[in-house]
Amino acid sequence: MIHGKNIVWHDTNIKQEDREALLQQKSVVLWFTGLSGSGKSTIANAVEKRLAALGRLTYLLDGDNVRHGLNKDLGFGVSDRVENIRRIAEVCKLFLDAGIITLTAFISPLAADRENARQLMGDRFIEVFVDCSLKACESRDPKGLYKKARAGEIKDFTGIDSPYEKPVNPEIVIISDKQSIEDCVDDIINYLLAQGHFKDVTL
Ligand SMILES: Nc1ncnc2c1ncn2[C@@H]1O[C@H](COP(=O)(O)OS(=O)(=O)O)[C@@H](OP(=O)(O)O)[C@H]1O
Ligand SMILES: Nc1ncnc2c1ncn2[C@@H]1O[C@H](COP(=O)(O)OP(=O)(O)O)[C@@H](O)[C@H]1O
Repeated sequence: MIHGKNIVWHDTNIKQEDREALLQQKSVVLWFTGLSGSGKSTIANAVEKRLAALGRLTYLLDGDNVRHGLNKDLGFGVSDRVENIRRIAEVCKLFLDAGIITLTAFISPLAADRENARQLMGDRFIEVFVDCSLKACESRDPKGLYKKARAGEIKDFTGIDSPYEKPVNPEIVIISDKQSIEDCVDDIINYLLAQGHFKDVTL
């Protein structure tokens, strides 16, 4: 482990509030969490599309995509999942500083890791629990992974032989096996508007 004892923090001339003023938005992280197949990517994509239509600058960090690059050295054992979420949380912190409305779609199964992310980002962290029964996720099985996990072809699969700890006090709960995608998007956009993250220019 390399420690930063000879590393000195550099202040920048342009700060988060300057970037936010340029973009006319308050940066925030919408942290989606839920089982594989619960709808994190689908809903986050739909929210991002709606935000773009409202003229907001956004960026979506998606589990599968980040694991193709930044986190391609990580697997699905507990310590690798912890490191996965730690790195993502640090990336989110940079995106917050950049003034961007950031969406993340990671299973992030462990409550302690989500809590660490929250600590790093303070009141800019919005936990969105995409609640969906294992049964419904498994019947959706958009990538055929549950079938493989049940057949023993994938080990440590979340919900099968690896834990998912439900959020206790998330800011937003989406029940994706009961609500339509559009309903879920409305709930999230309304939350952001109510919190004053940007103004609805279409009103
Ligand atoms: N063992 C195992 N368990 C869970 N998921 C698996 C596994 N192996 C591969 N996949 C695929 O990887 C995606 C989850 O990656 P994440 O980075 O979101 O996982 S985690 O937050 O570190 O738990 C997950 O994406 P989503 O289905 O979008 O959630 C799967 O497509
Ligand atoms: N209300 C809903 N919200 C989100 N996804 C839904 C909903 N109803 C059905 N689905 C379907 O469920 C699947 C969810 O897959 P995905 O978004 O990849 O989940 P995750 O990112 O959590 O693994 C998609 O095929 C999507 O079309």
